[in-house]
Amino acid sequence: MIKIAVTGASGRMGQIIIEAINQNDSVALGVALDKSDDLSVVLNQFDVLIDFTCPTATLGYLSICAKAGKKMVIGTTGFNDDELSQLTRLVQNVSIVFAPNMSVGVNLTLKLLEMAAKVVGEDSDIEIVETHHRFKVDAPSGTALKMGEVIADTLGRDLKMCAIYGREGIEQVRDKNTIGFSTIRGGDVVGEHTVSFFMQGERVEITHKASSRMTFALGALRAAIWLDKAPFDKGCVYSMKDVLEIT
Ligand SMILES: NC(=O)C1=CN([C@@H]2O[C@H](COP(=O)(O)OP(=O)(O)OC[C@H]3O[C@@H](n4cnc5c(N)ncnc54)[C@H](OP(=O)(O)O)[C@@H]3O)[C@@H](O)[C@H]2O)C=CC1
Ligand SMILES: O=C(O)C1=N[C@H](C(=O)O)C[C@H](O)C1
Repeated sequence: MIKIAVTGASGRMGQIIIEAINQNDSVALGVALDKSDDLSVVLNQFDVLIDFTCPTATLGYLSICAKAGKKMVIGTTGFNDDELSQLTRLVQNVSIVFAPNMSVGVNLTLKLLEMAAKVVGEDSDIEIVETHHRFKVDAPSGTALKMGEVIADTLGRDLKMCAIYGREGIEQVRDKNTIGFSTIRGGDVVGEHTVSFFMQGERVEITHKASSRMTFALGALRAAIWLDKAPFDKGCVYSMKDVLEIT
């Protein structure tokens, strides 16, 4: 039986991950932690930690897990460049699964985007629109950024150089090599992403809509079970592509 620790236990994702653990016979809840709890005193109570919190909290937990050699599944989004470098530095003694979206559907969508970008990317104006609930604090979503990164990588572009985050006022005519991002926040939307490839006379739209957070929770649990069995490669940052064996 794999024992799982859950941080951010009272958060939207934390609560549903605990529900998913309680419904799965091959895992058990080792410990559930909130902001005020000290991870370093419960290290003997779990095998893999699942973390959906915020970047500063994630880095704190990773620092403790790295010293103890405890594997982590990280779903937190909203890391800035400096925080991402810190994450990479910390992962020296552990393996982690790190993915902005743990749903099977989104990770399939990433593969479809790679295919679409290969076929029509150079001839398209590419726009990514994401919609989430009113409580989401980071923008664009980690998933939208990952989608942009997959498309940019496929087209040999650097997302940092070609991303446009919103438009206002009088601007230049759209540059074909850019990838546009638009963010909508409202109500209780779990998470929706549409990537449009606008061409002359037609457009291709690829959409993913999550209707329940359970899809992310089940993905996180699948990642934890996979990671527990994965060979202990120090410093390995796995993605859901590895977990789902998407090639
Ligand atoms: N990869 C994926 O598939 C998905 C990723 N996410 C990401 O997961 C993260 C959490 O989302 P969600 O559950 O909706 O957010 P919530 O705000 O509902 O939950 C966040 C949790 O983290 C805790 N927390 C906040 N700050 C700290 C801190 N400094 N130390 C310890 N704990 C802290 C909060 O505690 P408190 O309430 O006490 O502040 C809360 O329990 C976000 O980054 C989101 O984008 C979300 C869904 C899917
Ligand atoms: O905060 C959320 O809710 C979600 N966050 C992730 C992201 O930033 O992409 C994944 C999902 O869309 C829900």
